[in-house]
This record gives sequence, C-alpha cells and structure tokens, in this order.
Amino acid sequence: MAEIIDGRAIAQRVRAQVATQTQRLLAENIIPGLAVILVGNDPASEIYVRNKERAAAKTGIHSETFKLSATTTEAEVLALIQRLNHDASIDAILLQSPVPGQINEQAMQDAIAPEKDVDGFNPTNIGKLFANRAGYYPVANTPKGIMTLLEQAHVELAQRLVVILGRSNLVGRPLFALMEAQNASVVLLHRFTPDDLRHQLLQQADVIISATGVPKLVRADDVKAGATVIDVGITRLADGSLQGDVDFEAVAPKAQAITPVPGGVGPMTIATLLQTTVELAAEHHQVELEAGWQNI
Ligand SMILES: Nc1nc2c(c(=O)[nH]1)N[C@@H](CN(C=O)c1ccc(C(=O)N[C@@H](CCC(=O)O)C(=O)O)cc1)CN2
Repeated sequence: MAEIIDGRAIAQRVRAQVATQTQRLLAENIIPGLAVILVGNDPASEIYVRNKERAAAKTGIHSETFKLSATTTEAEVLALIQRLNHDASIDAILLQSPVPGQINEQAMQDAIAPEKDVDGFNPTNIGKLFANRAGYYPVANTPKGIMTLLEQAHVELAQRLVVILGRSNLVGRPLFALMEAQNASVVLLHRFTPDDLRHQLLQQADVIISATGVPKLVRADDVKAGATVIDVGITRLADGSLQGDVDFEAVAPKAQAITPVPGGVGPMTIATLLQTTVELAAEHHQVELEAGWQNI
C-alpha cells in the first residue's frame, strides 16, 4: 500500500513557517500585505476567498478582500488593480479565478505588477520561470505547493519520467517548467492526446500528476508499480462528495506514494499563497528570510 501524502499536515507546517517568518518581518516593522479581488458570486470561489482571509489572519499577514459585484466592468477591476499596484501596504495581489465573462482575465493578470503578482500569472514571471532564470520571482501556488509535497515525501525527480495530465496555466504548464528545472524528463498531455498514447505514457511514468477535472481518469492499469501519483483534480459529485482524477482505491495499492482528494494538493494552494506573500514582502523590503522552507 502506498504512502498517503498528507497535504493537510504539510500545509499546516508551511503555515507555521509563514507565521514565524511574518513575526520576523513584523519585528522590523514590515507587515506583509495581501489583496484578494473576488468578482461575482461563484460559491466555491467565495469559500476559497474566505479561507484565504482566515488563513492570512492566523499567520499575522494583513489581508484585504475586495468583493465586487458580478456586473463589475473590466475598467473598474483594472482601476482597482492599478490602485493596489501603487499601494505600499500591499505586497501581493490576487484576482480569484474564474471571473465573469465580461472581464478579460488575461488582461487583468497582465495588469498586476510583476513584483506583486502572487499567483505568478503575469507573463514576465511566466517567462522567467520558463527561461529558468536565477533570482526570486513568484510562481503559481498550486504547482509550487506540489513541489513542496514531493520534496516532503522525498520523491526524487532528477532523471525520472514525469507525466502531467492537463495543460492549464494554473497547474500543468508551470509545473512542467518546475519539474524540468529539477532535471526530470517531463511530458505534458492534454485533451487532444489520444487515449492509447496517454495510457502508454502513463504506464512508463515514475511520477504522475493529474489536473484534468475528469473523475477517475487515472486507473490502476495506467500506473506502473512503485509510481508516485499526485491528484490535483477536484470534482463535486451529485451526492456532495469530492472525487479526484485518480481512482484512489484501485491505484493506491500499486503506488509508492499518492495524494488523497480531499486533503492532498488542495490545502497546499492556500498555504503556499501565504508563503509567496511573505516572500514578496521580504523581497520588497530587501530582507533575507533566515530559515528556508525546506525546514518545515
Ligand atoms: N487566482 C487564483 N484562482 C484560483 C486558484 C489560484 O491558485 N489562484 N486556485 C483554485 C481555487 N483555490 C484557491 O483559490 C483552492 C482550491 C482548492 C482548495 C482546497 O483546499 N481544496 C480542498 C477541498 C475543499 C472543498 O471541500 O471543496 C482539498 O482538496 O482538500 C483550496 C483553494 C481556483 N482559483
């Protein structure tokens, strides 16, 4: 039976480290500031944003949430982003995704100042990631959190075959770059990959990351014995339960390590958001954070 990678426990350790780092910054009169913009009434987004507010407050980060109506215009969101770009009390700006149809999400991501782009969605930061530039820049929090999970579970990436299912800007694409930078051989598959090719590649993978939102897409016969399986998919079923992309019961007995849904990757997204907020605040004030995140 596989090791179950406990995302809640690892996220808790990241949050404790964020609280410690925040205390260090506060001692130098630096208050890390996070602005979260929520446009519209998507019920899941409302919960995620509330959880972000609560988690920030618990760690000592100053957070402000801007709840805008579903009819807010693009010009209004842009004006808010521009105001926050110039607000010295704000180190990190996040526009909760998805946004209503009248708003061009990419244009808003482009408008967030790269040095406050806590989601790492601005093309300047994406470019640095894909060019494997040295120095600090923000990276999308779900893939960054997955890298923390793998590190904490002592999963080796160098010289391993990693297969990623799903090429979103939120998960698959940045994860591809992060894994490649760790000297993994990475294959990024998507909805146009033929089923038989997907099956053949998955069977060879040392590490599988699935971020498709297709319930139970990854089955036991897709997985090589001893592989590590990371499930990013979260689908709410008719009975209210959550189902991942991986058939957990069937795959777990074959895998070396596996994340559950819920309680795997999900909790890392908010913990890593707080981590990135503190890192951005430290960057802005040119303060070196003493302990590395690897000490969690
Ligand atoms: N601007 C952004 N928008 C969105 C992001 C993001 O990183 N930046 N990610 C997701 C939503 N998200 C945070 O925003 C998020 C998703 C899931 C979880 C989580 O803890 N999931 C739990 C299950 C929760 C449940 O019961 O529904 C788990 O998997 O255990 C936290 C945050 C899209 N938008």
